[in-house]
Amino acid sequence: MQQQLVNFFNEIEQALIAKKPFVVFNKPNKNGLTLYKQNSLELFELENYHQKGFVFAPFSSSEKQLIFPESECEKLTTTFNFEEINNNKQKEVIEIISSSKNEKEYNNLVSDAVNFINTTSAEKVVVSRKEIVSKSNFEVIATFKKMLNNYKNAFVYCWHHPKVGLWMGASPERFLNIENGEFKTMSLAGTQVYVDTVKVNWKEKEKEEQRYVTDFIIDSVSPIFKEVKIKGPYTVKAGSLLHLRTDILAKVTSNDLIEKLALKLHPTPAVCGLPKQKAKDFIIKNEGYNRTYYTGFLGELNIENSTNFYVNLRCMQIDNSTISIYIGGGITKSSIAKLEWNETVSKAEIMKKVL
Ligand SMILES: C=C(O[C@@H]1C=C(C(=O)O)C=C[C@H]1O)C(=O)O
Repeated sequence: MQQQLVNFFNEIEQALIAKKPFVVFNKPNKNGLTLYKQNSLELFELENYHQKGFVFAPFSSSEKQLIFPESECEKLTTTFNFEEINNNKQKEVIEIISSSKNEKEYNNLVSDAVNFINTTSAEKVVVSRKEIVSKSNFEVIATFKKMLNNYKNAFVYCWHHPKVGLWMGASPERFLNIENGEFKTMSLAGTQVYVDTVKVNWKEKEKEEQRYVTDFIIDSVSPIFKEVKIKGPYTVKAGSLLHLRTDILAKVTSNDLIEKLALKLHPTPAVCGLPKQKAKDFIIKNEGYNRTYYTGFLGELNIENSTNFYVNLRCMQIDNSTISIYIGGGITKSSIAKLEWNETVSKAEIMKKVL
């Protein structure tokens, strides 16, 4: 490993030992790591979207929107080759300790969601669960390296604040990108297991649940932009899964759009549902656990004139040897409970592969 990279990982190690706030990440299809190490232990709340730094925002307002302000951080970057960080860490057998809902309870949650859709004007609701697994001697850096290697086209991150906890993830989903006068987001929904090819057929249920997301995004951003362009839907691979994706783009003429866009879009029907508030109320009332930062968003705000947020998906929260894995899926009137459960099992597998 090059000396620069050794030093970079030492910096992360030091931050972990000293229990300091930090975030380290690699953007999709890149091989450049960025580390923000906050100088103090203070927990900074995001005050407005003119600030500069790394944002960590929750699903709902039960938690605070946080920022590591650029001015309070030491920032380091490095490039790397994937071979250099391939530490051949062996997959270990992981024991599931509990799930916020077991299979039967999750199937009931899906049935309740289908009933909710059938008896109200709701079109979609995304339900989820939290699975807790145990692993003695959890190694943060080795796991992070494995995540980088396994999920090259994801936003791979490790975020820590002693007052909040340690989160890691490999998100396949862009939330909001403003860069070089262009706005970009995506509608990502519909899931199937990858078997050898990305040339697959999608059932009407998946096409419909993804279309809801695309339509919601277009409706939300159309009043803001002169022209909105779309590309897709097309199939993308995320680890061992496939999703349907549509890219949504527009030219940006004002500098003052980030807050407006974030408020309008978050949480999108990819992770919440439609209509937004009804689905959110259903989730908070029925899921039976608090999502906190899962299905929130995270990323750089106003750094080098660009903002790059991702949805906090395929993520886990680590508390010593206890690892909480967060997984969910979109429910429509055509959902079949057993298949929805299987989808969460496949999504959990992706995270367990790096443990
Ligand atoms: C909610 C999650 O994923 C979201 C739901 C998807 C689906 O329902 O098919 C697909 C991608 C994500 O937008 C998750 O992975 O936990």
